Amino acid sequence: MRTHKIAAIPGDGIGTEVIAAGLEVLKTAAARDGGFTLDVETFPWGTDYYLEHGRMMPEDALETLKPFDAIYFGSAGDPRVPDHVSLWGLRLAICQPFDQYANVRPARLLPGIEGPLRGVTDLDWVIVRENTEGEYAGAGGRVHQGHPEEVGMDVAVFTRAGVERVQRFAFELARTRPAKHLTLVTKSNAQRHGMVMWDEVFAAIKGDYPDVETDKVLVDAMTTRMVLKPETLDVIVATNLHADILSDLAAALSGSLGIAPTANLNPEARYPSMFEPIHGSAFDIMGQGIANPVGAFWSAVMMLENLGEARAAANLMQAIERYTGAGEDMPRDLGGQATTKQVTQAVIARLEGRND
Ligand SMILES: NC(=O)c1ccc[n+]([C@@H]2O[C@H](COP(=O)([O-])OP(=O)(O)OC[C@H]3O[C@@H](n4cnc5c(N)ncnc54)[C@H](O)[C@@H]3O)[C@@H](O)[C@H]2O)c1
Ligand SMILES: O=C(O)C[C@@H](O)C(=O)O
Ligand SMILES: [K+]
Ligand SMILES: [Mn+2]
Repeated sequence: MRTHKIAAIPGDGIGTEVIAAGLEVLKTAAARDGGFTLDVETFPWGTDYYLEHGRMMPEDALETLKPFDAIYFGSAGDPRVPDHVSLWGLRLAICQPFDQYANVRPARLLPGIEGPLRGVTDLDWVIVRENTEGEYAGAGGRVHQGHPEEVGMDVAVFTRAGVERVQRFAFELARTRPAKHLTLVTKSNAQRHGMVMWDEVFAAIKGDYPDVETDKVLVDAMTTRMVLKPETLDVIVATNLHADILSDLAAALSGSLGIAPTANLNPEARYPSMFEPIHGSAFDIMGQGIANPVGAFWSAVMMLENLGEARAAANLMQAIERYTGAGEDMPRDLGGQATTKQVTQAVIARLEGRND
């Protein structure tokens, strides 16, 4: 029997609610499969931990996490602490040192879910977000704080090596999909240094992937293309910040932020990869038991794929799609009244082969 060691970090807000639901679903998925077990350890890191210890996670957290096969993450962010403190102290404090440079964000219209775009039934994208550089490199600072001459800087840092590896990852991913199409998104008209380097690297390597069709779009125009011509997009590669923004839009266009999954991958597997819904703590609904757990479930699918459990991953995705396609009550973000618990039970029932 194969065993996979999973570190669960539910974090803050609805992160705790959807990860609890996701762990229940994963337990059922493993039992149903019969070929593996998940050895899950849950770490109570996040804002409560911060308020007690002055840091979002312990000093030796990375050493603790390193031996795990995967990390299953909820969200970092709580109204009691500034957002930049929680994000940099937890999510980014794991993604960056574990070199999870490829952030894969699929967006697809699931069965039974109607997106907001009139007449659009065909929306199937994967956004590849560069996950270590750009405005997230951590370069910058503030001087003369509180004075009229104060300066605040977040410097976008791009390295040729960092750009090339994520673009090659996106090409390889595009290759595996039927449309074999990759769109490069930059802003190389206004940002004339790093973004121009992104364009140049893309032009230099695309010849290595003659089977992949490519095009490029400026990020502002990309927003309209996503809305007006969604069928012309397949795989999309963009910077850390641009892809962060575009992926929330993609999630909304595929129904709701509550269903969108992501994998923070260290493709070489030198460090554990991390799987999380793309949404955050959802201050407006936390503690009410109404968060949509589908993003956390779909992220669990991506985690099972990464662990080599393709059959269990496919079964879980099918269970999710059977639920969304069944015309049952949906969670509130999709226009229904179903609670997190009800959605979880509905997906578990499909996994167990009931309610087909
Ligand atoms: N990866 C992360 O850890 C991560 C991601 C995004 C935001 N955050 C943090 O979360 C906090 C809140 O951020 P925000 O408001 O910009 O974004 P958010 O994703 O938390 O919420 C945006 C909106 O989407 C809704 N929503 C999100 N997920 C949902 C779900 N599963 N079911 C139903 N509705 C859902 C929320 O109710 C809210 O109206 C901030 O502290 C932010 O830094 C963390
Ligand atoms: O940008 C971030 O890292 C936080 C959040 O918006 C996310 O998408 O993970
Ligand atoms: K998240
Ligand atoms: Mn985001």
